[in-house]
Amino acid sequence: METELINYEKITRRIWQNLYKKSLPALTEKELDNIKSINDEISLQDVNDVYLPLVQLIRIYKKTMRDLNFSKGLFLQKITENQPFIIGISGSVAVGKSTTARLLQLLLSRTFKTSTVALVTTDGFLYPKETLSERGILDRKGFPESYDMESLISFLLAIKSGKDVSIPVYSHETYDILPEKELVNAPDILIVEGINVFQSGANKQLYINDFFDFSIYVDAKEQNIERWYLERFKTFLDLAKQNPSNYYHQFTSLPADETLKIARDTWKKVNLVNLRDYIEPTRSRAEVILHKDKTHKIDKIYLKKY
Ligand SMILES: Nc1ncnc2c1ncn2[C@@H]1O[C@H](COP(=O)(O)OP(=O)(O)O)[C@@H](O)[C@H]1O
Ligand SMILES: CC(C)(COP(=O)(O)O)[C@@H](O)C(=O)NCCC(=O)O
Repeated sequence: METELINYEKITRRIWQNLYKKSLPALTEKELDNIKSINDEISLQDVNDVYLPLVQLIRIYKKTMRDLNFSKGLFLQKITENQPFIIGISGSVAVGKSTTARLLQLLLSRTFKTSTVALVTTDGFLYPKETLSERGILDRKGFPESYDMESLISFLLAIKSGKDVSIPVYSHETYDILPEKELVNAPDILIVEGINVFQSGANKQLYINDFFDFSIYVDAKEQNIERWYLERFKTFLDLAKQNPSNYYHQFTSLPADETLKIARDTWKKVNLVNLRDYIEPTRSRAEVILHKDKTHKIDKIYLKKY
């Protein structure tokens, strides 16, 4: 990894945590409880040492973006509307993107008290199961061809121009797009999380990246991500036991070694191939790479130099 990241400043956790001048007040008990409710295993030390400096960095990017837009407006001699600040978060399936995104949403809402912070996952832009099936690509879920990238790009265009937009929602429970949509109310800050957020639309004219004012790639060793994927699969099975309409219910009557084999096969044939061929190659489009050790603790941070 090191040689490929020549345009990044590598920062150890110890150095990173000291870059932050503690200008945000410490988190309250209630806020700590909120963070725990996102994921009860999340390390509060990570929040203090890694995420609070990260929020500070995002504050710098946000101010720079606003100043640049203002100066562009002066140059063009026209009033420019305040554009929403968009953050993209990418990484493998099961690396912890949604956990990172929810934590960041909470910390940003606390930092920018008068701003609205919305979170969207690109799973909603997967084609419905029926379409994937008709196209014979059900086993390619998560690969570039399984997403309606043009809709995702139209959504980002609408958000950048300050509109309210309704978007489709994906459910891990039904393993499909839900019938009801979700309204995204013209936010001040939008976090977009998904394995494909550094990829392009089919016509390659626009990269999703073009909409981002800040971007993060969550990184870890393949064998650790596989373990997190298998553990999450087990959690999905536990949740599906009492619910026959849950996609994972079909596996709950099988012996444990068989379900483990199914999960391992899916990881190896689908998600690992996707990671190697389509997700990891986009890593160097991120401003910041957060690298996790085997316990989810962030041990290294890479910040783009140029
Ligand atoms: N910081 C963390 N601490 C502990 N467990 C975590 C952390 N981040 C993610 N996990 C666990 O790892 C698994 C994958 O995380 P998730 O956020 O669902 O990944 P993704 O959105 O990338 O698919 C989940 O079981 C989640 O509970
Ligand atoms: C819906 C997904 C493509 C998105 O992944 P996420 O990062 O949200 O976990 C993925 O969870 C998925 O369903 N992959 C296909 C193979 C599988 O069942 O894991």
